Amino acid sequence: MKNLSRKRSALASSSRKKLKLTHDNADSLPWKIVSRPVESGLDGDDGVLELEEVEGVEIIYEETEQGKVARFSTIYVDEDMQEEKNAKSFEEPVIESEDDIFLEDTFDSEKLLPDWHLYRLHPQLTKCLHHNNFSKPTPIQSAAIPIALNQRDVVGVAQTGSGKTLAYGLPILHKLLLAAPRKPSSKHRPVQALILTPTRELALQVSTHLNACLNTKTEDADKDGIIKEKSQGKAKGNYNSPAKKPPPRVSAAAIVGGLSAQKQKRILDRGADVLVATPGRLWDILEENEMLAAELKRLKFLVLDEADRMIEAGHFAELDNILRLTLRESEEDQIQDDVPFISGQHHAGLEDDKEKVVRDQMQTFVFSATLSKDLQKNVKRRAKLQRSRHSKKSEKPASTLDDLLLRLDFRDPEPEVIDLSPEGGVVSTLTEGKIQCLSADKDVYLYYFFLRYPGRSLVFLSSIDGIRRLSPLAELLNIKAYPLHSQLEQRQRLKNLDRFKSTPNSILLATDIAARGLDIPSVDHVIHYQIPRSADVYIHRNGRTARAMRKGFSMLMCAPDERKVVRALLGNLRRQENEIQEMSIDLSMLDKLKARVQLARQIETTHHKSNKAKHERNWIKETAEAMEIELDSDFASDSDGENSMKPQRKADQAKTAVMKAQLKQMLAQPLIARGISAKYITSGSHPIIEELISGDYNEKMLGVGVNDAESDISKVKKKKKTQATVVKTLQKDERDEEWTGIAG
Ligand SMILES: Nc1ncnc2c1ncn2[C@@H]1O[C@H](COP(=O)(O)OP(=O)(O)OP(=O)(O)O)[C@@H](O)[C@H]1O
Repeated sequence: MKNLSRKRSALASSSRKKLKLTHDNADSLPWKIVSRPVESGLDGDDGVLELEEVEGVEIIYEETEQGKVARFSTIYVDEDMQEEKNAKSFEEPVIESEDDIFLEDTFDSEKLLPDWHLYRLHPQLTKCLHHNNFSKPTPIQSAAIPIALNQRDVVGVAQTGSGKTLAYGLPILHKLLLAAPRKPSSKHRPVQALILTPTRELALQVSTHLNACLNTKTEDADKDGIIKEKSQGKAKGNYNSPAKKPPPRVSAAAIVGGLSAQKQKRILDRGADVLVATPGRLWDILEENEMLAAELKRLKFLVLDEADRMIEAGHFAELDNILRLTLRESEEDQIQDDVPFISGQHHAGLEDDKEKVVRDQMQTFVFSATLSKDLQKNVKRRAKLQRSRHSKKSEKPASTLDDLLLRLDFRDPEPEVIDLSPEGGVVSTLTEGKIQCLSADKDVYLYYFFLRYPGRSLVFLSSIDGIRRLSPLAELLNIKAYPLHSQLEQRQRLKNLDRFKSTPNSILLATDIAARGLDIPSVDHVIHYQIPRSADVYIHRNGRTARAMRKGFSMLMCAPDERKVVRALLGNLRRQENEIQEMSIDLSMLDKLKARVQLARQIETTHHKSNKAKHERNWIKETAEAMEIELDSDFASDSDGENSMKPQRKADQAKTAVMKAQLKQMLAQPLIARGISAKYITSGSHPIIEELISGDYNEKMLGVGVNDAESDISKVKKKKKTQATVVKTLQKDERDEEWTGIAG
């Protein structure tokens, strides 16, 4: 019954998001044929002809008199209806009222935000900053914003979670807002700023972040007493009629893979002042959309967010093609002469475009937490390199990223390079720890960590297979774990991300698609279940916690054969392996957990084996039918293989049921630390009566205390810190404190 009510509440919140629910049986669900995933081992001569999947389905277990019954709820997101509404509201003519002007004019940024005032940002932006309690610019914002406002190009490197999005976003929005008409029209908007990001999630996040800065009127009105009074009257009548929402002065939208075709079309028809996109999808569109290609030739701002990742993501060709649209003519000729065009690519429909537009005004911003020092120097030497390409044709750029930067047509003869990356890549509010254990024991240690240090944990694995193995295991152990990887449908990816964001005690099991840029509030721990493949990935993964001066913890799980890689990885960051402290583990507790994990694994293996046998049998039948082959009479007469497989399946099911009951019993047993007496809570070597009375205890593990992982490690770390490092840290902390105010 517990399960049912949990699902119900989830569905209730879904319905607020305009979801429709219908109950179905398994056969009537909207199954879709999908290609066979390579890493599942189903891509070769495995005999599987077709795989089907279904999405948007919640399974609800209902307790009935006959026992537990699974029911399926299909969720239809009524996106179209919603989109239609929004589109209409966008087209509604709006006459600016005095209230709008009042709202802008009354915001006293000098008084309310003295640290931002000197930039003289558009009031709409300062109101947003005020609303978000961003009382001071972060160091990268202080360094980049004045330069960007001054028409300069910027290459910015700063630690993860340090506010790079607004470092480039605010100058862009400021300039667009200043240039925007006071009475915005609902006509098509040409793209003026293009922001390219490596992943879909990051693109959506950046566009949401920028839109939040552009739509602050009502929120701000709520916060500021005087404004509230003035704007309330106007807002009242409009609350239930979103159709009257005026078009924004400046709009931002994201175009990423996985968007519904209608939504994409609507965004493109409507246009956006700021377009945030992943290179792959954008180039697909550009090949057919000449109008958009022409707009990109007149861009005012170009941003490469996480530039170094973009070239790794396998979209270099698309990225390069997009960048070509932003070149001035002379540059375009030069690069076409010098560098052979990426084979197989062509400018469909773009070559014919003879429009000669002088594009001297475009500003370029390149941001990341990890751009090598060499590369930064190369940006400075860029003009020289560019010239030398003519004289020494054989000279190749040092790296693909160098090559990428060479392909950028900075209008600024000397782009400003701002490097605020911390030494060794470690953010000052991050504590690192490690667990050295056998690969086979990582599941138990992970389980231990999760129970010992409850919170929101982002677990990174290097393979999708690993995620598929861990997900059911976590479910059996009553842990809320959500997968995130490239083979999930986009809608499922976002849904899982949302669930993780809204569930305080949960795990996101992710591949490195979640390593960059994602700004998930309150990730307490980042766990490297498998070693990252490079130092940069280590930095970016860690950067999902300890953001915006909050505390965070990262834990490296290191098997003996991974130590070499860890040493090399830290060596790249000019760090030693022993700088990362080992976590102390309560081994008696670990033994108890081992039994649970082993049982959960057995359940999963039996279940998997039984399912596999069924699938194999179905496959043989379907293949035979498709090839019009007659099967062995025993096999053929045994419809569905029920007869021959039934005893085995029944045996497996019985075995699974027994094991599940055992596991349930195990999970119901309290885990008690050594030296604690559960019977006599006031005695024993460590009486826990006081903890119980105060309510300050770990309910999953009695007697271990409630301290967090950071404080456990910090105790050891502090003792070992040398005088020199203390001085260094102090200086850095002082710098960081300059912009905080939200630490905690
Ligand atoms: N001036 C500010 N004061 C306080 N918080 C801020 C400020 N500017 C941005 N933030 C917040 O800091 C968080 C991190 O910002 P952002 O995502 O831009 O970081 P980032 O540097 O791009 O990180 P990453 O390198 O991981 O992509 C966000 O939640 C953002 O809202």
